[in-house]
Amino acid sequence: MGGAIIDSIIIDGKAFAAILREKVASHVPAFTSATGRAPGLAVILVGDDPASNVYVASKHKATIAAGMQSFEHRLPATATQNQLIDLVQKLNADENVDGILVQLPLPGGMDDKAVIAAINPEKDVDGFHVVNAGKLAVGEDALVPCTPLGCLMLLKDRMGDLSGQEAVIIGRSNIVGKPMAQLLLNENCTVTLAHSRTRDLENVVRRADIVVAAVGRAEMVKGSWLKPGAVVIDVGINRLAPADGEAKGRLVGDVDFAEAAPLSRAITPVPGGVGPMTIACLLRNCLVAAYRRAGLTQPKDI
Ligand SMILES: NC(=O)C1=CN([C@@H]2O[C@H](COP(=O)(O)OP(=O)(O)OC[C@H]3O[C@@H](n4cnc5c(N)ncnc54)[C@H](OP(=O)(O)O)[C@@H]3O)[C@@H](O)[C@H]2O)C=CC1
Ligand SMILES: Nc1nc(=O)c2c([nH]1)NC[C@@H]1CN(c3ccc(C(=O)N[C@@H](CCC(=O)O)C(=O)O)cc3)C=[N+]21
Repeated sequence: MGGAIIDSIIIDGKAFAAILREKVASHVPAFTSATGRAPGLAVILVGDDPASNVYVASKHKATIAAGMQSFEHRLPATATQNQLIDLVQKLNADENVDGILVQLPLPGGMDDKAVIAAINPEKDVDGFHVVNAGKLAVGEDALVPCTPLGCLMLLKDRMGDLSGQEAVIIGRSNIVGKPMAQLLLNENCTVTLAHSRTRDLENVVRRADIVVAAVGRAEMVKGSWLKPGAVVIDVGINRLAPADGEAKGRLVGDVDFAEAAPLSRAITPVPGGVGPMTIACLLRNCLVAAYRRAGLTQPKDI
C-alpha cells in the first residue's frame, strides 16, 4: 500500500554508501602506485563489548574491500589508559598508518578526551581531536566526523543547495550534533541545536525544513512534530527489547518512522540510512588523510 510513494521518499543510505565506497576504492590504485603502499586504517578496540565488536568487524571488512590496509588492535578491558596511549603513539609514528580510530565508548575509568588528544590530528579519521573540531568551527580544512559528514552528503544529494534552510538538530554531542551544526552553518542553513534542556522541543522541531535527530531515544520524534515536507535524517541507533519469538530486538531510530515517513519530503530509515554512511565516510577520511600526508592532491569527487 503506497509502496511506490514511500520508496521515493526513503533515502537509501546503504546504496549511497556503496557508491561512495566504490569511489574511494577507485582512487586507491593511484595512491598505491605513487607511494608504494595502500592507505592504512588502524582501529583499536578496548574490551569486548558485543556491539563494538560488530562495528569493528564491519569497518575491517569495508577497509579491505576498498583495497586499503586494515590494522586491528585489540586490548583487554583490563588494559590501562597509558597502555592505550602508548599504542596510539606507536601508530602515530607508523608510516603505514594514515588513519587511527579508537572505538568508543571506552571502558569505564578511561578518559576519552585524553586518549583522543594523543592521536596525531593528521591521522584523526574520526575528526574528534580538538584541532579538527577547531578547524571545522573556523571553516578550515579539517577531518570531519564521519556521521555528520555522511548526513550532509545525503542532504545535499536530495536537496541541492541548502542555503537559507531552517535546520533543527536534536542532540549536541561532540561526535554528532555539534559538528552537524557546524557543517550546516557552513552550508548557510539557519541552525538550531536542541538538547535535553530545550523547552517545547515539538514546536522547535515544527519550524524545521531539515531535522537531524541524534539523541539515542527510540522513536522519540513523532510525526505530529514535523512540518509537512521536512527532510528527516535519523542518526539514532536503538535496539528495542525482543518481541515474542525474536532472538534480538529490532533496530529503530530516534524518529517514529511509520508516523514520520508519510509527512516527510525525504527520510532516512534505520537500519540502512545514516549507519552505512558512517563507515563509507571513515574510508573516505582515511583516503583523504593518506593523500594529505603523502603531499598528493586529494581526489575531488569524494
Ligand atoms: N548512525 C551512526 O553512524 C551513529 C549513530 N549514533 C547514534 O546516535 C544517537 C546519538 O548519539 P550521540 O550523539 O553519541 O549521543 P549522546 O548521548 O552523546 O548525546 C545525546 C544528545 O541528546 C540529547 N538528549 C537526550 N535526551 C533528550 C531529550 N529528551 N530531548 C532532547 N534532547 C535530548 C542530549 O542532551 P544533553 O546534552 O542536554 O544531555 C545529548 O546532547 C545514539 O542513538 C547513537 O547510537 C551515534 C554515532 C554514530
Ligand atoms: N571512534 C568511534 N567512531 C565511530 O564512528 C563510532 C564509535 N567510535 N562508536 C560507535 C559509533 C556507532 N557507529 C556506527 C557505525 C555504523 C553503523 C551501521 O552501519 N549501522 C547499520 C546497522 C548495523 C546493525 O545491524 O547493527 C545501519 O544503520 O544500517 C551504526 C553505528 C560508529 N560509531
